[in-house]
Amino acid sequence: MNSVHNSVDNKKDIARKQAAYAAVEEHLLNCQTIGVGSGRTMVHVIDRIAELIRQRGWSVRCIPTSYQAKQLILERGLRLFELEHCDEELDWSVDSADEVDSELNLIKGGGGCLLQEKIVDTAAHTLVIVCDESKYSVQFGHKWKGGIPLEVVPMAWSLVKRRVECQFGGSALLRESLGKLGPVVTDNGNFILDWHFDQQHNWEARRDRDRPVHSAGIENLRWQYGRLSEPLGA
Ligand SMILES: O=C[C@H](O)[C@H](O)[C@H](O)COP(=O)(O)O
Repeated sequence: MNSVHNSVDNKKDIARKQAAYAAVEEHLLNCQTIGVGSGRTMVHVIDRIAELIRQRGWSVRCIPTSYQAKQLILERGLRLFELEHCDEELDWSVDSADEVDSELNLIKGGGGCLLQEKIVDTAAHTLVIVCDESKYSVQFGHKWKGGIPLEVVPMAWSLVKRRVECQFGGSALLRESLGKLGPVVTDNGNFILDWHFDQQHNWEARRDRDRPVHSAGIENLRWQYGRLSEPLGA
């Protein structure tokens, strides 16, 4: 049983790596400022960025979207840059997703990194999302079963939970930590609610009507979904 799981994981990782390498080779140029996303896929992305920069003697400024991204940038000897010191639009940002549906809607934040991703990714001219085939879904929420992650200020989590459940149905569950007792605490000191929505949700109607809805305490602004301009996958 374990060897079956290992071989599936291996195949997924090979697909992730192929997609990551293709994305970097297509978009990376000398003297760019780029956003660097978080997650397993990003390990391959950063590896390829580091290789190309070394081979070509390029200089590229990398703005992290999480503590993990920052560590990877430093470990691979890339040039770390901070968003607060950046006075122009980023050339592009590269990230992964937990699910991409047929209309290119994304679910992100499964790994607990979402607020900084959203800030950095939306500061870029182009957002390139790198996904292996296992992330593609015909209908929103059919592949990723973890719900839509919402980053919330700790004192507001039960308020936000009630509001989300009352207004939109489903259940918003406080994400528990596996490594310590209590909730997951994000890089920003916040909690995460995973909103398990009703599969019959009318997303088209919601998209416009609920866009301006902000609930006090939700830090990632809206549901953690956004539209892609270009899909890239293996
Ligand atoms: O919270 C994490 C980020 O949103 C990731 O981009 C997302 O979870 C996908 O990560 P992975 O490449 O590990 O599947």
